[in-house]
Amino acid sequence: MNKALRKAVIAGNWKMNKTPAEAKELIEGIKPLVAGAGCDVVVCVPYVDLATALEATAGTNIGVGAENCHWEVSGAYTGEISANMLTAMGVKYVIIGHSERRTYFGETDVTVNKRVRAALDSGLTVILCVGEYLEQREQGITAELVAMQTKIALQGVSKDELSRVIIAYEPVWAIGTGKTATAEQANEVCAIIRETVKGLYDEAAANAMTIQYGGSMNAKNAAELLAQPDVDGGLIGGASLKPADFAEIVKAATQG
Ligand SMILES: O=C(CO)COP(=O)(O)O
Repeated sequence: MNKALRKAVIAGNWKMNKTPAEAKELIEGIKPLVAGAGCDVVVCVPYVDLATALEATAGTNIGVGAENCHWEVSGAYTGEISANMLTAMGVKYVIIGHSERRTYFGETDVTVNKRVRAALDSGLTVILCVGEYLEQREQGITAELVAMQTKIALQGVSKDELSRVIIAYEPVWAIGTGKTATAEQANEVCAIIRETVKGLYDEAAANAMTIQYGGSMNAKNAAELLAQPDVDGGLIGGASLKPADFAEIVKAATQG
């Protein structure tokens, strides 16, 4: 499948970091370093930083995303934010199904699917996260697991809507641990996800799908990971909080 046909996307996932004032400072640091990047650049930030991030990135090549959204448009869901609220602000992207949501906040494949549907209905581009725990890798069920996560998350998603879906393969054991998947491991699972998309839709859909790797990607290892034929970008945690490191990864994606 032809990697050159796909859009490389480097997205930062800030997780629960940065106050609005700190967010402004970080974006001001990133902006000049990624201007003119040859790939799409996105920062996914805490809800309270969205307004600041939108203002600070206006007129630049940096897209802004949230880190989650609810599946209903409105209602009695204390503490939740709807996809429509995000689009009303001008937000373009949303991460759905991050392993930290699944692990600490009870997200299931079914609620992930509901959130994906709501996000697409409101016009957002979804960064859908899938990935296995270490025990699952050791059991040899990584392929089945990511295929299942992908299939359930994409239930009811049309082929046309896939142009607004990015899939991020994030092995849970590599997140925040400094333990990166090898380039071969990352590519192998990204290819399995692509095959799954092919099975659900068709070859053209699979070929067009941007599939990122995430999990301790940094300025040093990004080039090798991003050069893999089925790795089309990265979802970056820790390194996205450091402008020079994030910019280095963006540069590697441009070349990969
Ligand atoms: O979870 C991640 C991105 O969503 C990866 O986090 P780290 O890059 O900090 O390992």
